[in-house]
Amino acid sequence: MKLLYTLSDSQRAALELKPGEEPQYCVPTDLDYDGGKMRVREQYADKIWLVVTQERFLVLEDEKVSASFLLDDCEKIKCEHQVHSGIVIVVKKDGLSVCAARFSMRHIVRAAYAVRGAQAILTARRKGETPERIVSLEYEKYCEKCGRALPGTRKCPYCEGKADILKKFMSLCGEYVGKLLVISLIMVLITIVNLVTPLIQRQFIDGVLATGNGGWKELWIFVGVTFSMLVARILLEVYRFWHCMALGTSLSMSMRRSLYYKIQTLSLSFINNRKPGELLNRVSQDTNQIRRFMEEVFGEMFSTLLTMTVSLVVMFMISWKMTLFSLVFVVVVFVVTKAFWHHIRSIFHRQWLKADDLASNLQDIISGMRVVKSFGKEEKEAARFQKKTEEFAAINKKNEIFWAVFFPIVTFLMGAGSYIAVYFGGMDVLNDRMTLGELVQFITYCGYLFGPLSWMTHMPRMVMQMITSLNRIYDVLDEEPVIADSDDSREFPVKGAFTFENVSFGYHTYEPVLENISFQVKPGEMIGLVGASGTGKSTLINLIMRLYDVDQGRITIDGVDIRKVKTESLHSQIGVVLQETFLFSGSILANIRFAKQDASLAEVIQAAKAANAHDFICKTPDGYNTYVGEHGYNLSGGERQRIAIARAILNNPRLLILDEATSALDTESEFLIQQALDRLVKGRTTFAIAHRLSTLRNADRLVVIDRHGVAEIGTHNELLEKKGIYYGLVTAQLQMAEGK
Ligand SMILES: Nc1ncnc2c1ncn2[C@@H]1O[C@H](COP(=O)(O)OP(=O)(O)OP(=O)(O)O)[C@@H](O)[C@H]1O
Repeated sequence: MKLLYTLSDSQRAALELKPGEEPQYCVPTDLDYDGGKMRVREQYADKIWLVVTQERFLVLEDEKVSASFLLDDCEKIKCEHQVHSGIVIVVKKDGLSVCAARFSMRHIVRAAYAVRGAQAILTARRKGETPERIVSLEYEKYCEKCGRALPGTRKCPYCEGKADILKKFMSLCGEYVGKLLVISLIMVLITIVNLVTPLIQRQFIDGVLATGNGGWKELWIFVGVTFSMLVARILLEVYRFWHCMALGTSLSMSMRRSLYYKIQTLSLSFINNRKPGELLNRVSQDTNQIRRFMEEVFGEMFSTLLTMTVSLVVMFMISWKMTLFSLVFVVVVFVVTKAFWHHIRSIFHRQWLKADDLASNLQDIISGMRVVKSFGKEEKEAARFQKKTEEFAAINKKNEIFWAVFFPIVTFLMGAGSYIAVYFGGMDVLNDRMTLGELVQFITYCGYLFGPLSWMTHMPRMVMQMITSLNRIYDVLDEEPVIADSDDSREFPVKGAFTFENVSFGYHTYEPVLENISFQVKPGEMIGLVGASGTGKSTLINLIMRLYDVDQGRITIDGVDIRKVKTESLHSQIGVVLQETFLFSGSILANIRFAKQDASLAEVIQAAKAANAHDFICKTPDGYNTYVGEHGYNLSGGERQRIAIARAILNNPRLLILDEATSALDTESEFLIQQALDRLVKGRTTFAIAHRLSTLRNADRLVVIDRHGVAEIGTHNELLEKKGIYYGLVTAQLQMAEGK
């Protein structure tokens, strides 16, 4: 995302920059603060700019500075999220807070980055250091060229889309050069057979029928040759279809594989920002669309184009006048099709969006069937689905009606010209300016030209469907994972010493969840994370697992920045047990082995015993081969949780993360799990979250998170003595327990 826009000379003049002072961040916004009321600037003209220089934070309206703050006079500059808008607040050293700018949600992310830049300069000036350069990897929301909202892609499909996408597709096809050459050869043969037939007809009519120079023998030869050519053409077409089908299947399979692999490597933030059905559709439906295109259109398209081109040339050679007559309406058809091109494109895009929505809804409901049933909402959900199906059907119907009207009109216009040509051709034959054989040959070539032309009117539709699918596929394939290994990333066996240095993070730039978190963890230490709901405990764990990267500061592991540790190496050394246990449909054995595919049965049993799961597994009908059902629903919550613990420790990880691992369990399950966990945390650096504070009694230290930061840190007894937040939480839980 661009954070330094260029101002015009007059705007720069208005800033009254001192020598050496330059805008470091300069971003557009769209609302101004006018006597307490927001006023939308004319047509969101982006006439207000937030400018951050090495010394000042300025708001530039039109060509006037409406607010200017010396960074050295400011305590803090922050961006806040309000209902449907955002604001910049400048907290001055004298304690006064000023609302410096307002903007709509369209600009909030960019403004938040600029403000972060201002804050970085402010802090660095205070410490006499060089300020950290703030960059944004986030997507632009709007196309700079056309102003359209970008559909979650880096490139605008309208401004940069088609040629680029087709080029990529061609390079993918390049892998199948052999198949393409065979298809091209067959296409040329089909074209030759097609084009030679009318020539033979002409020879027969003019040389045999019209002159009477021949008899049964010539007739038999003519029928024999033309019939053989028909058979040859059919065989060639079957062969071509077979090759096109093989090419389509290989291409779609390769795309499906790449998509699936890419989705696995993409960051959680990308996956979370998309509906699951949307990604599912891209892997299944869009790749299928490519297969269908290659099978049904690709081969046909090129041999047809070749036949049409050669037919046109021969028609011109027979009679250029008749050819021009026959082409009169084709021009009209091209103009009409071109005029509708954008409409065709947009209606298909809408159809796809609705299909995504439908698939997502279906997936949501089927995976959440237990909730739907337990709330008795089957009918309501069925009605909701019905509504979405109807919406999809309505768009589908609209598209089909469009084609049902468009196609016959185009076909009619295409054919109309050939009747004029036949009329004038007939006149030429009657006046001996043309032979009958030539007219028949011309009419046959006319058929070759106009017959496929009406099929070709379907082409925009088919090509558009393919381009839309390709766009959606490459949208995922071109995505760069935000969390990726750099060239200097390395793998090493971790000991488990963690340092959090001024760590700040927010899922949105304008909404910090954690701010300036600093603490250290020794190898093998068990840290209990405590705090009210929504304070950011799970977020801290997400950062430790590097599912997200910190916005500011750093987390080190054994002194190495976590961003410099190979993600695969890091994840293979972390065992995770989450509150929401996710088991894959399959056997208990496969689920435990998920952490280490090559684990022996003995290792699996050892892990299951350590997780107090072995006994219950042995009582199931098929032991370790028992099928756990969809999401493991054939097992109880406690059983699922114990399998998850066995899975987490199978790899003997150095780090253990327990996010509410014992919540929502009955006393016996909780006891069994707690017993297993107490055994497992020994010697491993452990981060554990639990709302039931008694479960953290074995933690070496507790970190209390409140108001985006670390509020208290210490052992259970130390924190009780302090009588702070932790003390409050413990006494509240005791009172609740006694109240029961
Ligand atoms: N993927 C996400 N996208 C945007 N915001 C999120 C996301 N996940 C969490 N948040 C927000 O971040 C804040 C902290 O959430 P987090 O889950 O870390 O809290 P928590 O302390 O673990 O809460 P709890 O104890 O209830 O599990 C919450 O305000 C939440 O709404």
